[in-house]
Amino acid sequence: MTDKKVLKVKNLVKTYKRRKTREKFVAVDEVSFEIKQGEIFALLGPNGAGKTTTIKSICGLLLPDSGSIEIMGKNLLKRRREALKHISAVLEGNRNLYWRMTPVENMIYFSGIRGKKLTREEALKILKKFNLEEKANDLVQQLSRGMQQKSAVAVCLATGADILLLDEPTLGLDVASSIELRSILRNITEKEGKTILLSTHDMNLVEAIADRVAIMSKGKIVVCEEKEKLMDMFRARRYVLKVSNKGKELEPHLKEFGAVDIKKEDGLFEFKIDLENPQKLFDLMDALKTMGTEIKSIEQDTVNFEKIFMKYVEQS
Ligand SMILES: Nc1ncnc2c1ncn2[C@@H]1O[C@H](COP(=O)(O)OP(=O)(O)OP(=O)(O)O)[C@@H](O)[C@H]1O
Repeated sequence: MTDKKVLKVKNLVKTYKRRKTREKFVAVDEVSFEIKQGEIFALLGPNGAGKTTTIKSICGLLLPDSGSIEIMGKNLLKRRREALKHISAVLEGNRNLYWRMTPVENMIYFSGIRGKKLTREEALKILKKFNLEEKANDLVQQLSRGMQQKSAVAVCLATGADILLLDEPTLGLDVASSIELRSILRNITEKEGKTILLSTHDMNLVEAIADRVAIMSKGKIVVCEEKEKLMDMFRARRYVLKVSNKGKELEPHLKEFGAVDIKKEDGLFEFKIDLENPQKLFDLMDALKTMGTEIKSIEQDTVNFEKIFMKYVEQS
């Protein structure tokens, strides 16, 4: 990864009109972010958060109401052709392919309309990275879904674009295909310096390959941070405690301290608690001691990205 910013989105706003009432509503609300060369940037959010609208604006399919988009230093609104040359998108999995053509023909065709003359040998070399060389001469419609999705990403690469916009690239893939695609995506950023803007609901994919994450909710970005930092932050503050209750009614007290997932078994209480500041942990321990409760163990909770995502979306 380098420090060079290849994509800058600033104060992007897009409104739509509701179909029945014709009333306006803001789908993307002052969204700003920048992506570095070689980075995998994940744009996340619940259904209707505004991710696709943002991505479609970046690939020139939608005209924003206001804000600016700069691709490799070129303003999309002022230098559209030059800016879009650097971007290739796979929207909704595999729709950027002609189904009655082979993967190689698709690669040659889509490169050609961008003014790049791709040879068959070059196309085959790219397909090899995707373990698809044996399918080079099959029609796309005869390929499995996973193969079609890999072909769609191969087409993006073939066009020579620097930035790939991938909307749900693992949708409908089995575990093995999904893991294979993950390592391909990691490789093309690390070895070829490509940059990826990823929109997905697949939290395993985010956890496995994203460098940075932005979570959108109701048109706004609610957090934009390095993935590892987010994971560390949550890892550090969530604890699992086991205490013995000696017959006392503990649950209401635990809830007062924000305990969740309270389980009771054989006179032992197990619960999780989110302790944003350490003082809260000491206060809880004092309270438990006063109640004559014995603390059996305190462990940091394991963290996965799904929990982090839910926390930010619920907060917003
Ligand atoms: N062409 C359109 N006309 C009117 N409203 C639209 C249009 N496209 C999207 N919207 C609305 O804009 C909001 C944002 O939609 P968008 O497709 O960007 O969300 P998303 O985050 O990609 O959701 P999902 O995860 O479901 O794909 C939603 O409320 C959606 O109904």
